[in-house]
Amino acid sequence: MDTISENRSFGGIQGVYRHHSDSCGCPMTFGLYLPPQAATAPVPMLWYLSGLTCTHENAMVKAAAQQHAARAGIALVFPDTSPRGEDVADDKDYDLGQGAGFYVNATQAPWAPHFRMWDYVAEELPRLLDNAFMIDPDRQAITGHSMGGHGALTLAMNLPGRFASVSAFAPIAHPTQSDWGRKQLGAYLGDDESAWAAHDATLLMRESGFGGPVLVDQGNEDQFLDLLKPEALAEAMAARRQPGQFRMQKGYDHSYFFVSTFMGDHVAFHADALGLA
Ligand SMILES: N[C@@H](CCC(=O)N[C@@H](CSC=O)C(=O)NCC(=O)O)C(=O)O
Repeated sequence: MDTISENRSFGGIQGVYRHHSDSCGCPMTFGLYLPPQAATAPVPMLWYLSGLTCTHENAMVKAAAQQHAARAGIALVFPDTSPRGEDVADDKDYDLGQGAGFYVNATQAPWAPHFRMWDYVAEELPRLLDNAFMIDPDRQAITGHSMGGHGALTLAMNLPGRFASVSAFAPIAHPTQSDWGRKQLGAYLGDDESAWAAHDATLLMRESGFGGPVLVDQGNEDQFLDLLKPEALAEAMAARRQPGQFRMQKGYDHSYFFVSTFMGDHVAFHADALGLA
């Protein structure tokens, strides 16, 4: 693993690292914020999964999460959103291919050789972090924005016991019924829609829900509301009586100004679930 950069931030270290990924078959870059508390003992970890067009960097520099993580004593992990490189398949559209991995293991050509973001985030990167950093693998939580909110919710509900809590900012909430979902799940997983269900937060919420608390924030001025379909997830949470909160935030759009506004609430929510508050 190569260190790309390390900068002091709120008493901790914001690092950027690159390593060869066996899952994705290419070099992958991630950001990791270690709070001051990691200097003396392993700390719990909050995953932040990013949205379409993002690299590891967008949230790292725009979500304003480090100050809250430093206060709580929690590490932040910022994975990339897809495999990348000249040998990696891509598409002319921003919402497919590089920058749009959708947190699935692709089974279809030309994506299958590299687009294995599920394995990367669920298996490979946690192992690497556990081996290389002062992280407590038994205390993890997960959040994300838009496509990353979809990733956070689907990972959390598919891996019971892994995450103490899950939250999401404007998640792609019902991808099997949205143009942000049908196109990508079809391309990566094929035409058999039964393979898509495990990657739809609304269907998973209806089917099983999540064993810990859930927090979802959504701006009511979000320019992508029709693609995100927040009402489907909110209805599924209510029908299941899922412990948690779905908050419709007046006047907020889809941008990182929205994410950074509520980041403190989300870190505090996860800190509480992780026993830090
Ligand atoms: N280019 C596209 C939209 C791109 C966009 O808004 N991406 C969001 C995530 S959308 C869902 O996953 C994002 O996080 N962008 C990065 C940022 O730093 O803001 C378009 O113009 O329609």
